[in-house]
Amino acid sequence: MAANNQCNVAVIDLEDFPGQSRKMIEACEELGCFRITNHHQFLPPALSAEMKAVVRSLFDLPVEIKQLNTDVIPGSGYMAPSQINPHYEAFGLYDIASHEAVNAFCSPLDASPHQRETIQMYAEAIHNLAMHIACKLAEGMGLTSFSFEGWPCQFRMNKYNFTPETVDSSGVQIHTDAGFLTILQEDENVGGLEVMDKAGKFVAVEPLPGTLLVNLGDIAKVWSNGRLCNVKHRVVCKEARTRMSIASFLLGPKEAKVEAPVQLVDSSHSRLYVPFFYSDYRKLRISKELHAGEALDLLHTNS
Ligand SMILES: O=C(O)CCC(=O)C(=O)O
Ligand SMILES: [Fe+2]
Repeated sequence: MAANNQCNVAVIDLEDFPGQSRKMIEACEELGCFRITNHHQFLPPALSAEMKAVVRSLFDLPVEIKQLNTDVIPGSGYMAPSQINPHYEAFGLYDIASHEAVNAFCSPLDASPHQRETIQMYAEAIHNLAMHIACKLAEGMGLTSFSFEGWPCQFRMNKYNFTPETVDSSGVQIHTDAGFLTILQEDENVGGLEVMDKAGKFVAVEPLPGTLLVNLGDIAKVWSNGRLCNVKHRVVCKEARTRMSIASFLLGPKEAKVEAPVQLVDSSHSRLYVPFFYSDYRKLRISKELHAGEALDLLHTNS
């Protein structure tokens, strides 16, 4: 089941802009994902490592405590192993830029002051980083003053309980991320992520130390009027080791509708999608069980 081919994901140096702009946009048009390096002024390596240690200890809590991480928006809370993804569990934290939201996540889990502080610092760092990358993407598309103000971020902390029996089986099903972009802190030791290339083939994305992976989601496709690719991906169990990752999603605007800015719409690029609210789109994806971007087909201007 696992993909044989390894994928060459473009590595973008965050300190080399606008130099890297074109390369980043090309990677987004071609594959819908890229790696970043030189991001340490936003997220120091020690903070990533500490956050991972905190997440690991949260997963060790009894299941009845983990279930106290309840939904704030549909699907944002704890996900226990299920029939579809039996080896997978996840915590979620909606709106990481809000101190109240971080506290509301930490309190039921009885997080220690140190754990709270780590989550808070990581949340702040990754939120700033996500906003920075989003602005670089907008600039790369020729939009120098586009603002992502009011676009909330969400965490999903993933754990894959892989065993000898689960090798070659699915860790997480094929999906696209619903939001604009995702910053993924991968498990530095255990691979298993696969992305779909332009030809429709799954290719393995192995972790690369010192980098973070950025995936584009459905909202990036809509916002860019179809230019940027919402990458389909999945996780496959490759070896009998526990795997953990931390995904940080920059979602869509909370109050405004999602739509391509006028600069990206013209006579040869007519508007592809009807403007919609991100929250409605989430509900549509969930209710129709369309997790790999197919729900966008229901929002075409000519559908
Ligand atoms: O664990 C991974 O590598 C990917 C996780 C993922 O795709 C997600 O959380 O949306
Ligand atoms: Fe994902």
